[in-house]
Parts: sequence; structure tokens; C-alpha cells
Amino acid sequence: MRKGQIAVIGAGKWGQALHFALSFKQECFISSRTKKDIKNFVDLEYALSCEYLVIAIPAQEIRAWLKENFKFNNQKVLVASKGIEASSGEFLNDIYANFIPDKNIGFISGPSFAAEVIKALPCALVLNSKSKDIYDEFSKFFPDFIKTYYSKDVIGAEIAGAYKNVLAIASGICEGLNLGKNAQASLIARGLVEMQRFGKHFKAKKATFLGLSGAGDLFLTANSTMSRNYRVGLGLAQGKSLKLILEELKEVAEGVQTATAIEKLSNKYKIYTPIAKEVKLILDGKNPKDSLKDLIKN
Ligand SMILES: NC(=O)C1=CN([C@@H]2O[C@H](COP(=O)(O)OP(=O)(O)OC[C@H]3O[C@@H](n4cnc5c(N)ncnc54)[C@H](OP(=O)(O)O)[C@@H]3O)[C@@H](O)[C@H]2O)C=CC1
Ligand SMILES: O=C(CO)COP(=O)(O)O
Repeated sequence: MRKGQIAVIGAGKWGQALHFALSFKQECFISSRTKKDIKNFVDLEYALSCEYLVIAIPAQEIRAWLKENFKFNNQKVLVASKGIEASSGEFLNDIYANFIPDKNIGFISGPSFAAEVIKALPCALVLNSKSKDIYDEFSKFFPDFIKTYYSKDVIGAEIAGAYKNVLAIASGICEGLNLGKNAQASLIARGLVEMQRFGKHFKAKKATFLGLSGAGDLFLTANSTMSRNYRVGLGLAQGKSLKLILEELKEVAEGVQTATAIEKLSNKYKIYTPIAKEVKLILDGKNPKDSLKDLIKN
């Protein structure tokens, strides 16, 4: 093992921004499926031998990626993805638990557009882990322009980070339909209540939804065209097909798949999630104007 060394795995928008940020205080390596012309780009074998790993690949790819590539060698891992697996409805921390013990893993949450982090603009993030040691070890790698907080509420952070992507799609639809700022604020506020209700079922802490991981990331993502999920919503409101929207986007919009996962879990556990349900129906072809009527009526 390469003691003390850190590597980011997944050189998409977020992986590259994290690599940039984590290179301020020490050398940081980066690896990805596709070879890229980035400083300190290494092959996967090299990256996996580092003591500290930050994994930034899309949520839907994680299980297969871990099965194919990951061998636990006491590495410490920080997960940077925000989503819930659609095929199973399983949370990422449960998927990772098959490969990495609790004491070696943490999850990043909070409002953090990669495009701003890569310009070294200030932000605050939460490093969520059952182990305070994971927070202590990883937080010292972060640059001075990022303030880090510690939380033990892994499931709360994970649900908040995934759910806000679905709500950002809803908010983009609201904007695209020109429903006005009153409607958008109502949608975001009720969305926050809804994600908290969903989280409560899985024993998430209420405070998590009111802090950076919940309200913080929701307000950011559901109010900006910088968000890919928000732009998916705008496109849907304009009557574009989901296929075309995703082709034009060229990057991951986790809310699309996470809407399916939330629908699955809400049906299974009988959790009332009206906004996420309408987002899923719109993604499947329902007219957004009919969704609006249904949301107001019910
Ligand atoms: N962008 C942002 O502002 C933020 C994103 N996130 C989260 O981070 C995660 C990644 O997002 P982001 O980097 O923006 O997405 P991008 O679409 O920019 O990049 C995703 C990267 O994942 C890699 N990838 C895709 N499929 C596989 C696979 N099967 N196996 C291995 N690698 C794969 C690709 O690597 P390659 O190019 O090498 O093929 C690709 O570059 C998402 O869960 C997102 O929600 C969280 C906070 C902020
Ligand atoms: O999670 C994010 C910011 O915190 C990024 O959101 P999008 O994936 O919608 O761009």
C-alpha cells in the first residue's frame, strides 16, 4: 500500500474538481475509465494502492465497478456520488458495505458545484462517517477554501444528496413552465419536508435535512441552471424527450435514476412522496401541466 497517498477515482466533472482541490496541500493522483491528460493521472492499479481514495463515479455504476475492480486492502475511502441505485433501490452505503467496513468509509455531502470548486471558490462540505477517524484523516487533505464539517448521519446525508437531485428536476420543470417564484419556493419547501419524511423512515436525522446536506444542497441545485438535474427539468418542461435531453447533457443527472429508486422504496414502505412521484411520471412521459394539477389537487 502507498501509505499516506491519496487518489481520486473517476475523472468526470466532480472527480476533476476534487482532484484540483485535494492537490493544494499534497500531491493527489487521479484515475478514470478513460485515460485523460490531467496532471498526476495514473492507472487504476496505482490509484487503488493508495491509502486514501475518493470515488466519484455515478451511483448506478458503483456496484458493477466495485465487483470488477475493487479489492479491499485497508484503504480509507470517501464516496463523492449522490444517488440511489435504481435497479435495487439500495443505498450506496449498503452497497459499499459489501466491500469496505464502516470504520474505513465516509460520504461527502453539501452544496458543491464542481464548476465553482475548480475555481477555488469557497464552500462548506460535510464528511459523513460512522468513524470520526475517517473525518479527521480526510479533512486535513482539504484546502483552505473548503470548510469541512463532521456528521455521523450517513444515511441522512445520502438520502438528502440523492433526493435533492429529483427535486431539482421538479424545480427546473417549474421554471420551464413559468409558474413563478411563489410556486418554485413552495415546491422547494414542500420538497424539503418530503425528503425529510422519506429519510425519517430510514432513521435519518431531521437536523441533517436542515443543514448543508439537505437544505444547503437543495437550495443550490433547485435554483440554478448550473445544475444538470435542473436543466433536465427545464428540458422536460419545453417538451423535449428525455433521450434528447440526456444526449445534449453529456454528463450524469442522477435524479433521473434516483426518481425510480425513490418510487420503488416509497411503494415498498408506503411513504408519501408526491413530488418525487410526479417527477417519475413526467420522466415516463406524463404532461408536466397535468402533474401540476395533480399536485395542487391532492
Ligand atoms: N458535478 C458536480 O457538481 C457534483 C457531482 N456530484 C456527484 O458525483 C458523481 C459524479 O458526477 P460527475 O463527475 O459530475 O459526472 P460526470 O458525468 O461529469 O462524470 C462521470 C464520470 O464517471 C465515470 N464513469 C461513468 N461510468 C463509469 C463506469 N461504468 N465505470 C467507471 N467509471 C465510470 C466516467 O469516467 P470516464 O470519463 O473516465 O469515462 C465519467 O467521467 C455523481 O453521483 C454526481 O451526482 C456530487 C457533487 C457535485
Ligand atoms: O450535487 C451537485 C451540487 O452540490 C451537482 O448537482 P447536479 O448534478 O444537478 O449538477
